[in-house]
Amino acid sequence: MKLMIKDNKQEFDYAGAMEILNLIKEKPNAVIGLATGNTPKGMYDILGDLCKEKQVDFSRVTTLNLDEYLGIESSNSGSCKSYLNKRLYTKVNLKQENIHHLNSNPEDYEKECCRYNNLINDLGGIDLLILGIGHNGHLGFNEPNTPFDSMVHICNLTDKTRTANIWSFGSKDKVPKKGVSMGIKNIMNSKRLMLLANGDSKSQIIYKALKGKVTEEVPASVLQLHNDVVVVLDREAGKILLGI
Ligand SMILES: N[C@@H]1[C@@H](O)[C@H](O)[C@@H](COP(=O)(O)O)O[C@@H]1O
Repeated sequence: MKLMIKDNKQEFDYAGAMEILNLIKEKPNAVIGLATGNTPKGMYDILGDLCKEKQVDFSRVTTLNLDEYLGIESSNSGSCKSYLNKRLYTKVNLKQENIHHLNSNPEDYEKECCRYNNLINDLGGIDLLILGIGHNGHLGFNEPNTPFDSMVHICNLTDKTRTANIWSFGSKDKVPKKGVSMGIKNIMNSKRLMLLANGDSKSQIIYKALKGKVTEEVPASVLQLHNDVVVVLDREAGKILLGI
């Protein structure tokens, strides 16, 4: 596990963006999995700027999103698709046909999970998957006690997760109760993982996930078993880990 603890938010955002830029330089047709949430916003902004300055070229890159809310139109401003559209797709030169999404309103939920599992396979797997972490240790929408062998699946969102995501929807009653997410096994099958966490409120769960027992009760603890993980933190998120 490679651990980077950055002094401030700007350096944190930049470090994440550099990992992506370096991968694309190494492999211009990389397949990249994308998390949403507050954490990677600044990183996506930097990638937009770098692309404008022609320092990174997304023209052969393929993207897949990690998770999505269910039961809303994809045009809903709270959807993960709308988030990524606003923050990344409209800012970089990704080709439309290389942008893949979980459908937030499929006719058949099970078929949608199968389609996405097959898609990941057909694309040859994920080269780099960007991950955030929930306060309860969730990855994507894999809440505590999700089996480590789970593939793309329908998830019931915990009250805590729904509360943490009010910012996307404006009020709690508008936050969907279900989501669809790559499973823990899809995450672990990705060739490289990048976990991002910033802020004091993530310090405890970061410590528990990276130094605690590997258990389904803390989904992110599974990352200890992956052989190519980059963890990017700011000092606040890393403070218990650093013992400060
Ligand atoms: N489903 C998302 C995850 O994909 C995200 O990584 C995580 C952390 O979110 P944030 O970065 O806002 O703390 O929780 C959300 O519920």
